[in-house]
Amino acid sequence: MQEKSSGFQWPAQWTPDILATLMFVVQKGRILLIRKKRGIGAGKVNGPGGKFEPGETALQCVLREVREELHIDIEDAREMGVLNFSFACGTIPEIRCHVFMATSFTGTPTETPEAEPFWCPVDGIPYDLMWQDDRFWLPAMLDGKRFEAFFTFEGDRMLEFSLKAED
Ligand SMILES: Nc1[nH]c(=O)nc2c1ncn2[C@H]1C[C@H](O)[C@@H](COP(=O)(O)OP(=O)(O)OP(=O)(O)O)O1
Repeated sequence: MQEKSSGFQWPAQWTPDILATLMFVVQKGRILLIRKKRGIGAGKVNGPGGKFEPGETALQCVLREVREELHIDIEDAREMGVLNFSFACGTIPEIRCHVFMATSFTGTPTETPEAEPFWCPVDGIPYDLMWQDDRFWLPAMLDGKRFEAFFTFEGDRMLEFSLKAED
């Protein structure tokens, strides 16, 4: 396990307000991303995903969110890591996000009121258009490493990070 941090102590006592998911489909050297059209992080590039509904598991949530946002059905979702986000401003809830990868799906990625999908080369991911934490963990995940991380934000500016990833 590799550990990196900004000197920040992983908080022992922290409970999220909401549970959420993200999905990254990788196929033939390309990754399926979205421009998020509404909700937390509207305007940013991210994977599809969203909040748990009552009684859902992380897997059920991510499959439903991807179906709702892009009209595709993922066939081989696997959970790769967990992201914990604490927002200093108090207007965005504390979020725990389960991150999945997949390589196979049915249907055609389709724009919806929530998301505009696009394919991007895995070596050309537009980190400047994404949440600032993504460049810390997404490359490790794309190398097949499982991870857990904690990030603090003020608005959409990242303040501190602590990342544990497989060697
Ligand atoms: N710092 C961050 N880095 C990141 O990569 N994704 C983040 C993030 N902060 C939030 N997210 C993502 C995780 C999750 O998929 C999403 C949660 O935002 P929302 O609550 O707006 O979701 P949705 O718009 O899908 O809501 P619902 O459809 O109502 O569930 O935002």
